[in-house]
This record gives sequence, C-alpha cells and structure tokens, in this order.
Amino acid sequence: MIILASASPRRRELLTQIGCEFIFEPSETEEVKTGSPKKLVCENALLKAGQIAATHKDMWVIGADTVVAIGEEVYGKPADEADAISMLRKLSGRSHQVYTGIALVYNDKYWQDFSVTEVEMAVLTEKEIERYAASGESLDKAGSYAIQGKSAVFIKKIDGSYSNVVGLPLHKLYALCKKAGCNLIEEN
Ligand SMILES: Cc1cn([C@H]2C[C@H](O)[C@@H](COP(=O)(O)OP(=O)(O)OP(=O)(O)O)O2)c(=O)[nH]c1=O
Repeated sequence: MIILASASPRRRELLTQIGCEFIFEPSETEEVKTGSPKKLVCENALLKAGQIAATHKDMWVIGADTVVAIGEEVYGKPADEADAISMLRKLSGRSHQVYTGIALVYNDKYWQDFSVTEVEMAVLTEKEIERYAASGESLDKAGSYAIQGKSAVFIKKIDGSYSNVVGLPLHKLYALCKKAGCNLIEEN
C-alpha cells in the first residue's frame, strides 16, 4: 500500500495519471525554510514522508517538496497577494529553477532524490502581474505561478522535467521506487 503524504491536489493528479493506486494523508510538519534549495526540498520531503510513516507500519510513504529559486534565493508559497506580486516581478523576464525533493519511506528505511528544472518566464507587464495575482491561482503555488494553469502563457521555455515543476518528478520517483523495491505502478 502506498501513501502520498501530501495535501497537494497536483501531486494527487500526477500519481493518478500514471495509474498508481494510493491513498493520501497530508502531513503537518513544520517546514525547513533555510538552506540551499536542494538541501531544503530534500529535508522537507523526508520530514513529510517520515511523519506519516511513523504511524503507518509496513506502508510505502511518498513525500515531496517544491520551491522556486533564482540561484540560491528561495521562493516558496506566497503569504498573500502582495507577496505573489513581488515574486512575479522578480521572476519576470528571467530564468529560474524549480526544485522538487522526493522521499520514500518504509518503516525505518528511506530513499531520497531531487529534480531541478530550468524555467524561462517572459517579461510580464505590471497589468499582467496584477491581474494574474488577483486570480488567486498564485496562492498555493511555490513561486506564485502554476505552469499547468493560467500562467502557462507566461512560460517561454523549460529545460528538464515538466512534472517536476507541477510538484512531483514522475520519472525520478519511478526510478527511486524501482531502486527501493516499491511497485509504484502495476507492471505487466
Ligand atoms: C512552480 C509550481 C508549483 N506548484 C505547486 C506544487 C506544490 O503543490 C506547491 C509547492 O508547495 P509544497 O510546500 O511543495 O506542497 P504543498 O504545500 O502544496 O503540499 P504538501 O506539502 O502537503 O505536499 O506549488 C504548481 O502547482 N505549479 C507550478 O508551476
């Protein structure tokens, strides 16, 4: 039995897309907010999966954490609309990185990996930024945008995994599960 330790509807959709049978249970961990983007997402993914695994013996638990970064500067989910506007101004017209850490926990064993995707955003006008932030789509998304949503029109190019940007790098997760001996999907 696989448990997705997440409240994110995007992560649920991605796992459903590949035919994975799972249940989900959001974790309530206090997330680490300091450190390099890579270290931070790896630590948080493990915290999330570890918390749920602690009360679910003999179950495979998947945790993930996504942040946007410009170099070592990390952007998580915005606090409010004004914060979303300020993040979008910083991302406008430049390339940034999206990091997702993944962790797989089974009893006291764990496996970890991460993925990074380079994303190039178009130059946005103040009007575009304000209208998009007012749509509310920003609020539960790292970096204040959703590549799978309305802001897809702002994304010029990506280099790396698309599913990683949405919140769960499916190929890396599949490979990690194979290494650990967890059947993510039923294979014929
Ligand atoms: C950059 C980007 C992020 N996101 C989302 C994915 C994640 O849900 C969210 C980052 O926040 P996270 O803290 O990684 O995850 P979460 O709080 O939504 O869910 P949980 O901790 O319970 O697993 O941003 C998109 O949906 N599209 C995007 O283009």
